Amino acid sequence: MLRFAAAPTATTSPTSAVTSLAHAAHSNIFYSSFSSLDSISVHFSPFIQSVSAASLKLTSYRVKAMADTLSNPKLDSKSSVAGRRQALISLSDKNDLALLGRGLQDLGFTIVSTGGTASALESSGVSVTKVEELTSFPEMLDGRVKTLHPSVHGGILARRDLKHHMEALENHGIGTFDVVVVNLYPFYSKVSSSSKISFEDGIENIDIGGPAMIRAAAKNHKDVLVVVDSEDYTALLEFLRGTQDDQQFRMRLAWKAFQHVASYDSAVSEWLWKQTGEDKCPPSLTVPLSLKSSLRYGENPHQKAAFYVDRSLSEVNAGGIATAIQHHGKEMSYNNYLDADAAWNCVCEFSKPTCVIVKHTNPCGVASRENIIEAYRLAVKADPVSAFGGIVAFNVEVDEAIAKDIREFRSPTDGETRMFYEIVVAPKYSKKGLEILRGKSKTLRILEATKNSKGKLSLRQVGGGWLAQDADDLIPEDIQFNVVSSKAPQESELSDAQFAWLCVKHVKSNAIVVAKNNCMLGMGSGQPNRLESLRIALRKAGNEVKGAALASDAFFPFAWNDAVEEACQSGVSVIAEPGGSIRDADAIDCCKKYEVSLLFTNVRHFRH
Ligand SMILES: NC(=O)c1ncn([C@@H]2O[C@H](COP(=O)(O)O)[C@@H](O)[C@H]2O)c1NC=O
Repeated sequence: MLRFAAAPTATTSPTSAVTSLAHAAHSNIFYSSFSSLDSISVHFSPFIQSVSAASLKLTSYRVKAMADTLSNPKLDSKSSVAGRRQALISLSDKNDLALLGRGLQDLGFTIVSTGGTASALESSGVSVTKVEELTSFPEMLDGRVKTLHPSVHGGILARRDLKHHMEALENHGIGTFDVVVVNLYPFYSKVSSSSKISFEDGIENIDIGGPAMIRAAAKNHKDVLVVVDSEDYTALLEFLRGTQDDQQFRMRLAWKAFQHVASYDSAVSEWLWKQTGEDKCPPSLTVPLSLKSSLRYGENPHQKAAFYVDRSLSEVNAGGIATAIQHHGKEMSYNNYLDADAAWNCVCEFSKPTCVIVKHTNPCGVASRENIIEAYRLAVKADPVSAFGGIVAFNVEVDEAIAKDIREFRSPTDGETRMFYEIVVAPKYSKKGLEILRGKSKTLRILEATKNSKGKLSLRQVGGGWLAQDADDLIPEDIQFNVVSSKAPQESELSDAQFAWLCVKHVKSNAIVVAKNNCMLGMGSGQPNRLESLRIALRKAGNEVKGAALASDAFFPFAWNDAVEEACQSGVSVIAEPGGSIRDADAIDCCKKYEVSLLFTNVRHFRH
């Protein structure tokens, strides 16, 4: 049954319509253009009155387009098969479009484009055929359907090496595409922009036709070059100017195309999951990552490594070390990233001007002072041996004065050796401060980072899977320090305990921190038993332990003749721990005996 017939309109007479259709049917284009349109049936008079005005307009358009198609030498169905190459360009981001269009035109390509892209090409003096002319359909449904048509997808997907594929194209008057250049609706920037976008606008910014073309071209990369990134235009043109084919080049473009669509879809699904209002971890997760840099090696020289930036919507403007600017120094290594991240995460949690020094992801020196030079010196003093070769982080601007101190300060261990660091990280540098630090050493990496945002999902790899959890965002202000001992802490002791608490959260378990007057005095980290961590922390604090606060990331399983009693005997005046042990009563009794304040936080800060 004939599913579609032209209706007479003001612009198309029945006779010319019939002539056009007969012509179209003869050339086989008729079938390829109209065969799928069961829903729009238009009949000749006397039923003409029942046809809606919209259908008539559309019909008229199609018949006209058909006639244009037939008289358009650029769309000769055999042209591309016979050697005339066609490129399909459909771009939301029209950056460098003129360069691409002119380049392809100079190479003799026939260019087919969607509406906005075609107009932009025409205004750059590039001659172009609109996709509508090819499909004999107007772009419709507000652009939801433009290129979703066999005349487009047949021309992309046909295998040139299969006779029946090429015959099918020929039978239906479809020309092949050799090049497909598409970039997608800017969904990512729209939904992540600071101005709130409505749900409906978000939906309309999901590109459908673009990914379909990209996927089709990437699948058929053996014969179709697919480009999704304006950075690749020059390479594409150079390739086309050359005489050698290169399947590797084609395959790389195809890989990039699939990766591009996968990242795009992951942003769409991430956004949709958020719209559902669910606050559980999603049942499945795709994380788009893009290479920031290839690293010289991983944790050790025999391990290959790279650093990727997380392009999830939740990471847009989320700050952190991945987006830090490196002003100076040797390239960042795998371990540098880990350590810089640990130092930056820690220092960002303090509200007062603070310096944190990290070694192997553990803060070994932390101090807060109005005078940042003082804070820096105290942070070094906490453990000068560990601080040597460490990462120094500040939560305030590095100006000339502090930069000079970082350059000149000598190790408190011998008073002679100038301190050496791998990295300095800060939110800001004064011009002079940066200049001075640059002069400290060629290798010193100087990073400028923005503060991490809270409320993020943290992911970590284990064999065969990933663990996901909320980031540990709690700070002392968010929690209660409940006094469970007979002696209540003085205000300064409570403040010391809160400072120690914030530090201990960033130390690897089992973690113990001794602190006083906004300064870390000692820490024990990563020991498989808490008592050992405690002993290390107390030893580092030395005589200064008297009257200090001690924080433990998790409860003490034993008190008498164990960690709590040793802590009390050392002279600390207050202990902060989560509580929750079956021997909590022992810890309380022990603190009573030694007249030490004991605070239960009911919050644990394991860091494995
Ligand atoms: N619906 C379709 O058939 C369709 N085909 C191509 N697009 C997109 O339209 C954009 C280009 O549109 P224009 O050339 O009109 O500015 C491209 O980002 C392309 O990915 C489409 N739009 C959305 O799905």
